[in-house]
Amino acid sequence: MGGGQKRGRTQRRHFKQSRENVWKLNPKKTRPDADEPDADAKANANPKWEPFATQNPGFDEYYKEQGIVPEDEWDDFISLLRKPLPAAFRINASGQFFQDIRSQLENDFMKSLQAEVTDDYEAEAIRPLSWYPGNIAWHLNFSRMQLRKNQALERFHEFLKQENEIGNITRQEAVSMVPPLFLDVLPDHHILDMCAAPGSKTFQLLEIMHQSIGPGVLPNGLVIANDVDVQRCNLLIHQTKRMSTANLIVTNHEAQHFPSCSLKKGQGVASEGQEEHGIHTLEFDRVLCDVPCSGDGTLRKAPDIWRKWNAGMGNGLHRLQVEIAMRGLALLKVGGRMVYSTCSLNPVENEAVVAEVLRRSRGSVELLDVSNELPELVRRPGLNTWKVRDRGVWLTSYKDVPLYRRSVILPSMFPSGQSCKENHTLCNDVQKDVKIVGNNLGEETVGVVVIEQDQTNTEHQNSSDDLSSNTIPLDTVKAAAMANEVSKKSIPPEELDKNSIAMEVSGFPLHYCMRIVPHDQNSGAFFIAVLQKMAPLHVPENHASEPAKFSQVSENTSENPEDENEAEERISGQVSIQAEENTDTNVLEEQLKSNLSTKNACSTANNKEEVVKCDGGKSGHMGIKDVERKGKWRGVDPVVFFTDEKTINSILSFYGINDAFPLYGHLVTRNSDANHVKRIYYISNSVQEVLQLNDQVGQRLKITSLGLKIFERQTSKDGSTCAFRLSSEGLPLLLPYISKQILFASLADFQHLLQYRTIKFPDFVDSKFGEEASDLVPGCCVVVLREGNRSTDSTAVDASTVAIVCWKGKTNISIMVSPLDGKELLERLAFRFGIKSISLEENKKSNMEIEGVSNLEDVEPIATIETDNQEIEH
Ligand SMILES: C[S@@+](CC[C@H](N)C(=O)[O-])C[C@H]1O[C@@H](n2cnc3c(N)ncnc32)[C@H](O)[C@@H]1O
Repeated sequence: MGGGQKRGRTQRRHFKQSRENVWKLNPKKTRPDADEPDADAKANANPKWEPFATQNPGFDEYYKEQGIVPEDEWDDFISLLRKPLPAAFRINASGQFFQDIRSQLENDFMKSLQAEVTDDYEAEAIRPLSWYPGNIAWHLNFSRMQLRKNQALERFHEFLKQENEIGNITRQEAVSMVPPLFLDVLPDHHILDMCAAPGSKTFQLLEIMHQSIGPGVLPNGLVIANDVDVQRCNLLIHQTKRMSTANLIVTNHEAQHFPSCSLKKGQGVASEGQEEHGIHTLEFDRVLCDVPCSGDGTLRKAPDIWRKWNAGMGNGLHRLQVEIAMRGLALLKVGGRMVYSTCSLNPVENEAVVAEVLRRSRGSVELLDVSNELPELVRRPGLNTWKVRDRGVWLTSYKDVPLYRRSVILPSMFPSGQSCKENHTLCNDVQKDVKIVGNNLGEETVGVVVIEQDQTNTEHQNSSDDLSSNTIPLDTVKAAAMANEVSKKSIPPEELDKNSIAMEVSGFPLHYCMRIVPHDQNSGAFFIAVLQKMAPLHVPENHASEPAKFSQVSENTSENPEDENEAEERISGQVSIQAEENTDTNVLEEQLKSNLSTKNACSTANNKEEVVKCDGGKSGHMGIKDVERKGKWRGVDPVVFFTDEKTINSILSFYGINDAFPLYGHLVTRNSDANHVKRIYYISNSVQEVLQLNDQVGQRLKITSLGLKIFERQTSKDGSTCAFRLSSEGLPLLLPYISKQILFASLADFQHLLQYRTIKFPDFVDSKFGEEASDLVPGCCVVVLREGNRSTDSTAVDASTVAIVCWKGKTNISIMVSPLDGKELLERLAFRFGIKSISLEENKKSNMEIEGVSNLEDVEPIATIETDNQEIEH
């Protein structure tokens, strides 16, 4: 069994505004030209709401000019962009019911839904995405709106909602699943997901990582999922909770300033005589750089973008995108892979960013040709030439940028990436030839395609008012399309259109980038570039010292912690972060490489939290000296290793957990007072090592969540000798190692338990089971489904093993599973064993009524659930 088996539900407090609703309402007028300076005022002038007009002349003009698709494909491209996006989802391949769900789709839904197909675009109701390995990802020929409104689709819609909430499937736009696939993830990789919320790709990365690992075994790798926005971090935490993984850390930093954690030689704080072990520098084998973008590739899903769109959106994000990508490359190991992606069509956010990072990396980074990977995925090569549009004016080169706009429109936005100072020729001479010069070693190859022979020199340093003189009214679709072919095959100047203009052409092999356009496979649009770090980065003086001008400020809230005793809840729950005093801004690449000593870091900390001792586990295990550690990040409680021997030993002996499952050094909380710890979380070796390093460098990482909830404090009148019960999330991990408090039930008794939730000992079908149940020590227990001739040896657990956490009271066994999870599990069993699905009895008993037990949060209904997950898709 892998991740994704937790029988729990997900809360959705954010993004309640359904994306699809925006198909219904729209200001009456769309912008005549959305990137005109007063376009906003015009668009908002009519407050009357009516159906969205899915058009924007500025959008059409922009992308026609860029030659984003060949001229003869424009109509197909634009008409599909105006249609709602078909839904898509992915089965969690590390989930317990993966095979069953895939088989249900192939053998049941594929056939039963066929009658409902009304769209003539595609013949099949649902189909596996051919480019996603193993029939794991599925495309529906229905939009989310149809799924909700069409009665005949109700059963399927219910299935999607339920399985999504449990974590057995994830609803995600098809093209958004592409970037993680190009990361080539292995279970032992350390992965950084730089802009991770709401977490669709983080979840996918974890799925891939867990997929090949057996039950009770954790991958050696980990994912650090970071996002600057604390609210979106919370959403990510809830989203990834469905994965039930011990290999995830969630952090809250500006990605462009993601901290370095590095120990200088001899800086480790191991006790005397102890060997230092673990990692000394936080570097990553894989980095996913799915940056904030203008998002026009999601127009089919979010048609409100039609109204908002303007060319300035992409221009405004370019600098931040470059900064984030450069930081990702700095944190990447030599030999490692980074995927840069956006859900935008815009070359200024895409090719221009890739070209700039290649330029800055000066040969240390290579853009990979991945045309052999995912061959079934239809994609277009990246562009080699493009233009910049600023305030209604087309600019083909930085020389065209008026002085007063040069703080906004940057040289790197243009194909040459050069300022006038850097390239005198480009700024002063009209090129009369096609020139493609350069080499393959990261030195940029700059080309200028002459497309207008008699265009005169223009120096615009003093002509900022005369914007119109820079406007180039040309047959540019043709020009751009031709220029985009230049670096692949040389075009003789005489073949170029006489009416064309001088266009810069990037010499980087940007055609290795990939652009997915909607009309190729009835999808959204996406841009992906795969980069490999070949050598350590040389950070040029001027870049290293360049102040970070564009920093998105974290939207930290100023909530007070609700209840100090509940503090540890935030380890994997809602995070409330107060305005920071210790921001990590302005930490430049070079500075980031230097280390803060633990002492220094702590002395700068905002020391409101209690001082806790952190020896990283049982003395001698972790190699950390007693380090007095104070919470550095205001509003975020420090992660504390749970080392209370008395409690750990009582857990070990109560459940008969065998030595092969290490607890010491793997249990963490967010409460330094062991007597008040309510929840204990399990962390993998890889997470433990990062945590240890983070302690040693003075908690540079602002960790908002980590680990897998494994034990929860309980209060019971039954005289249970163990203060902690098992959590449903942690059960799959622990199950192979438990030898006590475990029962094996027949299918009938297991079903009855799920159906009635509480059964008295004499009422079990199998009387022997009833007797064994009554013989258990009062308190938490596990009931495993005994399938066929399966042995009742507790170590014989495999991926198909079904088990639930229960409570043994004085007279009965009660399940500690939420009603939703119970219902879903009953349906899974019905499908697996080919038996009739049982409808759940109304269970009026509240969780608190379970005999003699309190604090059973797992089974408490959560009031604010939004069952449809579509709003968090990316
Ligand atoms: C395109 S979305 C990421 C989608 C995500 N990768 C997924 O698949 O679910 C971009 C994210 O970047 C975050 N973001 C914006 N600026 C950021 C910054 N400077 N550092 C880190 N994250 C940032 C936003 O909060 C947003 O969640």
